Amino acid sequence: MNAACFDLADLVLTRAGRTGSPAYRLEIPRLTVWPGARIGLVGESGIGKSTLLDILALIRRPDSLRHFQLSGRDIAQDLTRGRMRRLTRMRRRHISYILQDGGLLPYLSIGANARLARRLARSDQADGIENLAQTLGIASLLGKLPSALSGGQRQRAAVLRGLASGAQVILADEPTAALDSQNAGAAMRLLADLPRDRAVIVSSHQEALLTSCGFVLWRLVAQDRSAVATRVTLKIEAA
Ligand SMILES: Nc1ncnc2c1ncn2[C@@H]1O[C@H](COP(=O)(O)OP(=O)(O)OP(=O)(O)O)[C@@H](O)[C@H]1O
Repeated sequence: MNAACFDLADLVLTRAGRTGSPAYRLEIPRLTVWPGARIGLVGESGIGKSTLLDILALIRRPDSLRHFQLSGRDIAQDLTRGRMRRLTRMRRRHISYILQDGGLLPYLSIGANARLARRLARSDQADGIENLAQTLGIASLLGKLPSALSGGQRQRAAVLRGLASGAQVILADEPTAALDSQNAGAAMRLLADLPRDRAVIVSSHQEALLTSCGFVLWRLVAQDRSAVATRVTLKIEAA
């Protein structure tokens, strides 16, 4: 059997409270993501969806953890010791992170952004960039710079670039937030229909869309909330 894409245990991330806002503590006792998983990360605004995606993308270091495996590799020590070069290499090889604001290189066209992502990942993924762009409704925009696109078009371009890399793990932070319902449906179905050897974790407030596309909901919830601190954990809902 293939290794889990993610397998982690007893992870804690804290943030000190600022004036007027409580301290924040995210506790993940156990989290395992298998190839083929379709996970919708949900929860109220500010609960920590982006924070958890950043942790899984190896961008944000937790305060403590007992165990962290990415695609069968134990990277707990790399994380606790902040070995950024090794973590960057692991991220490039295994993970594609579709950011809320697009994160596209402003001086490259949409098509060139996608081709660069594919080259950097050394991907031999069969699905062409043009086919993906067609499904996302942005095929005619491949020659344009990100600055010439609307917010929703940029968001679809970010999805295109994320998928072009062919990474085994796709993380996407609210990839359909700026889209009308038709384009949101097309983008979410594209993510859901990726080959079954890929794992997809998408944060979103559009729970009905997630479930209609076959995503299992993982909900971040506050276990304790007071004026000084909020303690958050993850609840996995039945499929
Ligand atoms: N860079 C930061 N510095 C300090 N606090 C932060 C930072 N980023 C997020 N937070 C806080 O951490 C908590 C989790 O934020 P996060 O952005 O992960 O939530 P979210 O569930 O993704 O929210 P939304 O649905 O609004 O995008 C919030 O209390 C937020 O205010």
